[in-house]
Amino acid sequence: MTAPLAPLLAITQGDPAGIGPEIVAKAFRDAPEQMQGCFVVGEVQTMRRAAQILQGPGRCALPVAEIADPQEAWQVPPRCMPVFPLPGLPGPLPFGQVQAEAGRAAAECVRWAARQALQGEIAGLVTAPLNKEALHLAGLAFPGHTELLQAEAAEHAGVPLAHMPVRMMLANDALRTVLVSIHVSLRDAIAAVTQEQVLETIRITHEALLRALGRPPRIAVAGLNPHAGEAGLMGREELEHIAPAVAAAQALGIQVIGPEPPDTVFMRARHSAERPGAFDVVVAMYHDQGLIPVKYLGLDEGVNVTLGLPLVRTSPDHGTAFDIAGQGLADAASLIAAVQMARRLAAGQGQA
Ligand SMILES: NC(=O)C1=CN([C@@H]2O[C@H](COP(=O)(O)OP(=O)(O)OC[C@H]3O[C@@H](n4cnc5c(N)ncnc54)[C@H](O)[C@@H]3O)[C@@H](O)[C@H]2O)C=CC1
Ligand SMILES: NCC(=O)COP(=O)(O)O
Repeated sequence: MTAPLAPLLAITQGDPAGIGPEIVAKAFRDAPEQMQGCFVVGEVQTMRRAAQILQGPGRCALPVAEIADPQEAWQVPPRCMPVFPLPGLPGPLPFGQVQAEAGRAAAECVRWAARQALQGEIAGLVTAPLNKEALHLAGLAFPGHTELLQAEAAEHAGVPLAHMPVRMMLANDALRTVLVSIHVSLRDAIAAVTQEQVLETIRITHEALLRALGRPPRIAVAGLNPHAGEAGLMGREELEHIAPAVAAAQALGIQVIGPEPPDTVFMRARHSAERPGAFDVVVAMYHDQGLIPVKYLGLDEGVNVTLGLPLVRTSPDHGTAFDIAGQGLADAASLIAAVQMARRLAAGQGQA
């Protein structure tokens, strides 16, 4: 066997009822260079169905190669999809339906890939989207990949969950945001805005981007309330929790300011060719505060990165899109961007 060009990345198939398998197949068909050294972990017939969906007038079939060992991915030619089959996964399931079996299949692929990455067998994983309701129906106690991966990493390290703090970052070329809390209700998210949680988020953000950018990142912290509370007139979380967390981070030498008014901080951070962003990243107080600005710029290039894990994990910024699953319409650009970012992170070349 010839020497590998770059470390192997596992691509998990995602929920088989959603667009995951077809965007993975599309990426292998349309971005063969970027997909070199990647293999799919999933179920072969599900991935064959995804490849067939892409076939059409003027479109060649995408061959699928079943591999018995991930290393065989290096021998698979471009525009051919290597699939490492996990035993016990269900075959093709109906599209567009929330199903426990689909949730179980998606989760098993993620678990397997996480364990491979934690054992150093692969360089990282790129996860195709799973449906959180299906995951729940399958009896998994995790709302999403992030929490499942946190649990796997904590178990591998032999530490309690609290000692494996992780955060979600969403990034595109214009904007990066990192969230204080992730998959919780808005009520619980507000309760999670404590000095400790905000400081932990700033710390994780600083460490991850210091590694990725090769310099200390410029961090802005958003407020929670309108106008960052306007000196306590519209809420006191800024005075009681966020500002003390920012001061504590500054005392640690971290380049951070805030709390900044949330309605303008993302605009100020947004980077373009004409106007460089004022910050490298914005720490957002909850899921939608941070994700809407990035997704609003377009689902095609956003990447979800889990920070704080002892492994590389990226994902497209969108979900299972049951409304278009099985039609070959889904755009694979975000998945391809996630593969490129995972590759850079795994190689230690920065630019998250
Ligand atoms: N990383 C992951 O596993 C993620 C999973 N989800 C889950 O996915 C499920 C569905 O979530 P939704 O909120 O409906 O968001 P969604 O991202 O699946 O869909 C939102 C809209 O964007 C469109 N869309 C999404 N991806 C697209 C693509 N690649 N090409 C073209 N159009 C695309 C859909 O057709 C839909 O109109 C939920 O269970 C959610 O929790 C959501 C985000 C990320
Ligand atoms: N909105 C992003 C999202 O829900 C992805 O969650 P995860 O599966 O990456 O934890």
